Amino acid sequence: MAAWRSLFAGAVRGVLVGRRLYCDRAAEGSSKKKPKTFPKIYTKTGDKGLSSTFTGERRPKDDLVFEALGATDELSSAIGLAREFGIDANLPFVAELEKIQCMLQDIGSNIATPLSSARESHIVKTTFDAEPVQELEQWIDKYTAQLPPLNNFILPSGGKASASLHVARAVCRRAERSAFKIVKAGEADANVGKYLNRLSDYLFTLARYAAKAKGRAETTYTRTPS
Ligand SMILES: Nc1ncnc2c1ncn2[C@@H]1O[C@H](COP(=O)(O)OP(=O)(O)OP(=O)(O)O)[C@@H](O)[C@H]1O
Repeated sequence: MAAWRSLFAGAVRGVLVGRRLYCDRAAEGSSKKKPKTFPKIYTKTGDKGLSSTFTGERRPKDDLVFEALGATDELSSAIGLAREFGIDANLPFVAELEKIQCMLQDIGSNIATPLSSARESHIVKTTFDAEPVQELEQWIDKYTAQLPPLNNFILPSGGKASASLHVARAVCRRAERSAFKIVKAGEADANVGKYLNRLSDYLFTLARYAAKAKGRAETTYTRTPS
């Protein structure tokens, strides 16, 4: 189970926690008091540098699958920080960022399920389809319509919410590079690559929107005279 704690996690952990609560309540009600146990986060199964895919393969931790999983995890963390700045600044896109973090969880599931070793039962649970890509495009268009045209390179700036969205955008591009290797090998859905490609455009647009919404200037590139 530890293998999936960070990816399929939501569901798996929910089930386990639910069962644990049930067991604890049952124990409370019974006359015999059982010592309380709790599931440990560490199994030590990864200590030798191997870990598991969702299909049950054991692969080295420097495998492209884990590289891409790690990159999407970093991306979700960066977006989480931007979302917190968005909450502090009372910006209207917080729910979108939360939905995107859930999508990244689904992307992780798809990446962790190499198609070459996936059974039909794995595929139905982890397919990543095209609808989320279209939703991102709608969001991009909505914010773009509220922004002045871009005439210069923008340097990451524009207040904490904006600058943190630029960090997330750059991390997103790394995640895209990692995921693309797996998509190219036919091991993950092409929509995963498309989503990450569109997501960096969304984060760029949102960074600009956040700066404008808070009345913060975006620093633009100026060539240093030689
Ligand atoms: N360093 C890593 N970077 C990205 N993904 C990883 C990494 N290590 C493991 N994973 C993936 O995340 C899942 C959960 O990680 P976890 O830490 O439970 O794995 P583990 O290292 O194999 O086990 P343990 O930490 O209990 O020794 C793994 O099954 C694997 O798919």
